[in-house]
Amino acid sequence: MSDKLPVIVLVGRPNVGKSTLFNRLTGTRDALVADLPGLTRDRQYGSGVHENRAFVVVDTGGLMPESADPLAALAEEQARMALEEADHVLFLVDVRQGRVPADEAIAKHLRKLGKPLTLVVNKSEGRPRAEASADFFALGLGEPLTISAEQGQGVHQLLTAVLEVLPAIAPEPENDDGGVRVAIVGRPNVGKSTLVNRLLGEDRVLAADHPGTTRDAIAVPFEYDGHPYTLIDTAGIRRRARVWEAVEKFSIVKTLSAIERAHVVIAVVDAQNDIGEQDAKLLGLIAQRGRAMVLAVNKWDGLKPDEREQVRYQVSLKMPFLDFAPLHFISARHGSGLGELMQDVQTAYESTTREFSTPELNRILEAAVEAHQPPAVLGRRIKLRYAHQGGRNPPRIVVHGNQTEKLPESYKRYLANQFRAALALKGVPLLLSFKTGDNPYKDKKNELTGRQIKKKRRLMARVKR
Ligand SMILES: Nc1nc2c(ncn2[C@@H]2O[C@H](COP(=O)(O)OP(=O)(O)OP(=O)(O)O)[C@@H](O)[C@H]2O)c(=O)[nH]1
Ligand SMILES: Nc1nc2c(ncn2[C@@H]2O[C@H](COP(=O)(O)OP(=O)(O)OP(=O)(O)O)[C@@H](O)[C@H]2O)c(=O)[nH]1
Repeated sequence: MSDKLPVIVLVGRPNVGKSTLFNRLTGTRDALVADLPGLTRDRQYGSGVHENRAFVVVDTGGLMPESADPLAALAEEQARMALEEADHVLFLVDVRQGRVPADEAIAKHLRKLGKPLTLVVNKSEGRPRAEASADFFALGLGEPLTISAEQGQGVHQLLTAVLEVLPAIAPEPENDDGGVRVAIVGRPNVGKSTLVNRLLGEDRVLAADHPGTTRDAIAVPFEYDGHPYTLIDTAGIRRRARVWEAVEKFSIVKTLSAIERAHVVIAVVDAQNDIGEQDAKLLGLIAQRGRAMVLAVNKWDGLKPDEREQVRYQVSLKMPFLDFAPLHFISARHGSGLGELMQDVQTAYESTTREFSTPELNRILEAAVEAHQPPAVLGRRIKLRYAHQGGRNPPRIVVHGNQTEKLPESYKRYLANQFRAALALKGVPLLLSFKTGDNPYKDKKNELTGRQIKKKRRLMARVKR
């Protein structure tokens, strides 16, 4: 068991299908999300789930180190770190192009790296397995697996094979008494350590700073305003307490692992520095995972009124998910705003772990449909019949009906908003999924009744005449 999510890293020449596979591996969750307008997807990092096991996928994009673009430097740095952190490397090649010299060069690099690796022959649709893989045995990386990233063939088997041999992240106990599991995430230097110190008190951070990375050491229990919490993944923070040790590098994999284990994520941004794309991407990763979140705009002290106005404007412009994530302006240094922040962490926790009663959900659905009918498709009205809860953390509601696959996004959003408001959810994305009814008999009966009614009306009309 591990505290870190297993990391699967995609490498390969340009155009072999890395981003297509990336989307397939990370996309499953998006299909459910109706409530995340403004989701900025990171093209490089994503989380995925396969048979209840969460993992991180990294698309290294340009693995070859000769990138000339200085803006790509941070991405390069992250890609190299990802390769270091990789638990498994998927080396993609393109069956249509066959084995080319650049593949040989990457193979050589990967052999030196010595990480567990699977050679994946992509674009193999319509080809017998033996034929597709024949050319690539010569890379000396063992037996290739053949897939079609575009059509999905072989992807399930690939994931099963890879995850089987990887350590699983330890599942969090459902009912431990450690209270709300909180992760504090944000770019370097936004003030995470300062905030943690404020919440825990200096002594506690040092107390947690024992060598050896047992799980308990990196989940630190604390109390705030009489509520119990557990702080997840203080690894970076512990290191910091030992001044002689190098400051830990910002790691997206660690951040994703902390998000995975948390009930509520406090996303910290820095009011005294540009709030921008990196921050928005981080929020995207939290939301994509369906985690409850509270936004903290830190370093609010020492700003003049017009500067505050400017920051408020920037935040409203650049931060996605403000329609569900509560926003707080705080000073970790002075401790201001923390009480309200933690109150919303509690509320978000309650929202994300709550159980809804089925009659309650059905009442809300009925009222929503009555106030605003779903549209008709080709003359047939989309019907939404009943709802039930499909899961917690994040809350998921399943709505049954017919032709639900034809529901427009705008209507899904409308429904999500109705549920959100009626259930008073705060700080958490709501996942809605739709199922088209599997009771065709019932549908037919309804249609028949409809026809019968019309027939009756015609008869009545005749009688009147
Ligand atoms: N026929 C076929 N085409 C595919 C498959 N997977 C990807 N492609 C196509 O191959 C092209 C390149 O795919 P990408 O996923 O962008 O490749 P990439 O490796 O991410 O490329 P870079 O971003 O340049 O590194 C696209 O036109 C895809 O539609 C597949 O399984 N079969
Ligand atoms: N003015 C002001 N400065 C702050 C505040 N919080 C943190 N800082 C300063 O910002 C700098 C970075 O704070 P840290 O807490 O180390 O930031 P971090 O996010 O943990 O940084 P990394 O460990 O690099 O990820 C330090 O110099 C802090 O003193 C605040 O509320 N107001």
